[in-house]
Amino acid sequence: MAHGLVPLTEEEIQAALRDLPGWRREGDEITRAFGIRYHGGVAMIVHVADIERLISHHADIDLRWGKVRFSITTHDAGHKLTEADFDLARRIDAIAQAHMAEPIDD
Ligand SMILES: C[C@H](O)[C@H](O)[C@H]1CNC2=NC(N)=NC(=O)C2=N1
Repeated sequence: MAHGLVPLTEEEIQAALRDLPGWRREGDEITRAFGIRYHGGVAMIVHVADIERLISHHADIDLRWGKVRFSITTHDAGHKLTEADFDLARRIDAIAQAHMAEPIDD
């Protein structure tokens, strides 16, 4: 099993979340929403999708009027959280910043 696909322990998950303010845990997923205008959200999603293709890891993406939500888990690890999920979350944060998406508590 590749390193990124090993389920993290509870302690590892808590430590990773402490380093990723804005992301919250929902069961075996991590999730974060950003405020962004609809068409800007589309552009941001395309950028995220390009990176996802490069790293072979994909978020579930929910685009609404004025906001976009990313939810991440590792399907190949039985829908558990792995380092690959936190790696993608960090990349999404960087892309969100580049698109001037607003951190929102939602
Ligand atoms: C073969 C390919 O790399 C895998 O199916 C990848 C694709 N993207 C993925 N994305 C996510 N989030 N979890 C996975 O297990 C996963 N597996």
